[in-house]
Amino acid sequence: MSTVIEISGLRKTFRRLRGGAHVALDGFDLLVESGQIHGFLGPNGSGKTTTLRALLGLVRADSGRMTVFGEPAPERLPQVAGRVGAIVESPQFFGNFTGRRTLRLLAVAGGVPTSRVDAVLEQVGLADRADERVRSYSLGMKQRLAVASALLKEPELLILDEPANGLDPAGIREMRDLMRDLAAAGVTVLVSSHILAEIQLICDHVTIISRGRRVVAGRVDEVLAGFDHGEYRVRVAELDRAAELLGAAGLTVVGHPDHLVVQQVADPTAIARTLGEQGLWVREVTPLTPDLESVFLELTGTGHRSAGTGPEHTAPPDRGTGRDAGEPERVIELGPTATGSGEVPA
Ligand SMILES: Nc1ncnc2c1ncn2[C@@H]1O[C@H](COP(=O)(O)OP(=O)(O)OP(=O)(O)O)[C@@H](O)[C@H]1O
Repeated sequence: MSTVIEISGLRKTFRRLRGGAHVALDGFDLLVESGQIHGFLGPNGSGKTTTLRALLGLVRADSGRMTVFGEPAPERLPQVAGRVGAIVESPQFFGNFTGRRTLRLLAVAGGVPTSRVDAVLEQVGLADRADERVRSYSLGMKQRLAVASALLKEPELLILDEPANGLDPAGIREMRDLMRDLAAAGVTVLVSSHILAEIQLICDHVTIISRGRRVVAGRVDEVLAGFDHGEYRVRVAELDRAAELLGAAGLTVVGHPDHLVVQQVADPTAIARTLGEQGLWVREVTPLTPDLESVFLELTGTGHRSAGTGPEHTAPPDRGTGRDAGEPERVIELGPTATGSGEVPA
């Protein structure tokens, strides 16, 4: 595995005509390694597009270090441009041209053999609609045409900014399948999105940004495991009595109208045993495993628990820069909404 994109300490302040300076990126870090489908996740306005634009030289960063395939970006990006496909600003296509003609023109302009056109049309699933005018395409088809244009030069790295934006569920599914196919073909994909479920389904790695700072990064399964608080939903008759018994057994219980949530449970059989011994028969004990949405809400400060206050967060020994090569990243940097910072437990 090798480093494909590395960003450290990226800062960007926009000067606004009214209202002074606005810090869009506040020391942001990102590491993408080869073979990853890396989700770049953050709420609206958190700095995703600004990061990608800075990386590609479309906006000048104030400070920070960026490399793409080891080359300083954006200064030496031309050296690796042939290996990178990016769709950061929605490309505008001529509605009167067919998809095939559009790609042929782009291939010629980019010095790519036009024989690639059929291959990319096939790859994005547009082959049977290639001779129709672009104006008749759905939004999802236009997005796929955009991806096709980025694939013409057979990039090793594909950067997509919000590819699922505005797509209906079928379009999102098509885009997801396409990204999976690309990854299976060995393309490293960096995809920004604010659609959490999509990122969880598509990506193997994730970086979450909030207010211009990285708040968590790592393998999706490890990030989720780090936020597993050992919570179980318990359904049983006589909720009050059950809560009392579980509390007396040393468990932390939160009551809800029709169920209990038992927290920090090491051994879930203890729940059924404790209640069963007193004649209370449990109807359901379900682990409340976190999804990316709950992690996201927790880290961006809109969830039920503030990041940094839970027992899983301890003082950070570093900020994620001193890890061994190849070791999955597990360092959390808490955003401005949080009160501290720490590491996700393994
Ligand atoms: N050219 C600009 N001038 C002034 N402010 C800007 C400019 N571009 C971005 N910003 C501000 O920088 C912040 C980050 O914007 P950015 O577009 O990077 O966020 P984002 O995470 O991509 O959001 P979204 O998901 O809505 O696209 C926002 O507050 C935005 O208003």
